[in-house]
Amino acid sequence: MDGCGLDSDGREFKNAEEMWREEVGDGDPLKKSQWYSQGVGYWQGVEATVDGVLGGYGHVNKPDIEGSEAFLNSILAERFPDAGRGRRLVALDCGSGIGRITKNLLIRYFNEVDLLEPVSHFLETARRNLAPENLMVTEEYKAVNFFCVPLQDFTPEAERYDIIWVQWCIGHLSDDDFVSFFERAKGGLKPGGLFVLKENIARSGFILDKQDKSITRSDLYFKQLFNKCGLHIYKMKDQKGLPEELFAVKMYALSTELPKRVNKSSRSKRHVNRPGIIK
Ligand SMILES: C[S@@+](CC[C@H](N)C(=O)[O-])C[C@H]1O[C@@H](n2cnc3c(N)ncnc32)[C@H](O)[C@@H]1O
Repeated sequence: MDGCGLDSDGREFKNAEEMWREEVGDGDPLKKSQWYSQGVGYWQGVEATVDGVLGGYGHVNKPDIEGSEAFLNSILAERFPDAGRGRRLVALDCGSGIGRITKNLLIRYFNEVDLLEPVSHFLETARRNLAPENLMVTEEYKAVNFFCVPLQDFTPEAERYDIIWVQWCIGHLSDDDFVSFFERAKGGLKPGGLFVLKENIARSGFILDKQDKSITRSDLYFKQLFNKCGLHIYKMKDQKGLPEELFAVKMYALSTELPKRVNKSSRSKRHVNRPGIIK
């Protein structure tokens, strides 16, 4: 995996394999379960508010949702032009926290949204926030299932989802659980369905946060993992408008199908590499 990394105390690792050996062990189930229980344990101590799930950066909610909405709209227009006209859309919000993304975005576009979140007080808050009487949408749109499980233990119902949204939570998964989660979750996508992964991006390699047991991966690291999962980038975009001191954030729409190649053969070969006339 992409290069060397650091932990939050400034310690250097030669590579990700060295870090994972120390953090989750080499096939040692006890060590791995400690990694996950420390991660969930960290969030169990956080208040169930927008500010809480955004690490004290509640004001990031607005630009985050606006960036996601533009990205989602471009995907829906291209992939599901029949949405609302016969096709009912279903989404899964992974590591949903208190349901911030569902409430502010997904519930306005998807007829059904399921939420997955391992921290029970977050999920209970989500359930309240998304109760029909607290939603500003018609009965056609609703939050349906609330799964209190972590991603590494979850297998979705076959072909239920048009979009599986994974935001600001995949850093809690080790590389092997990342790959096995996406391999299982592919079966939960309808034909033509997509994953949207929105994440913090390290400049290179990775950064391990020892407090909440998560890692921030580089763009190259993510691409190497997508490759291992057999996933292809359908579309990607940088999130704009976040405070300078935060990590860069990227949105990836991922497909199980190879992207269609643009057929360039129709372009006249005669004009390739010739200076153009400025009219
Ligand atoms: C930074 S919060 C983001 C919450 C939500 N995605 C949002 O953007 O508002 C990280 C979330 O990941 C959840 N999480 C931690 N470990 C997880 C795991 N193993 N599987 C799924 N979610 C996890 C936390 O409980 C928390 O709700």
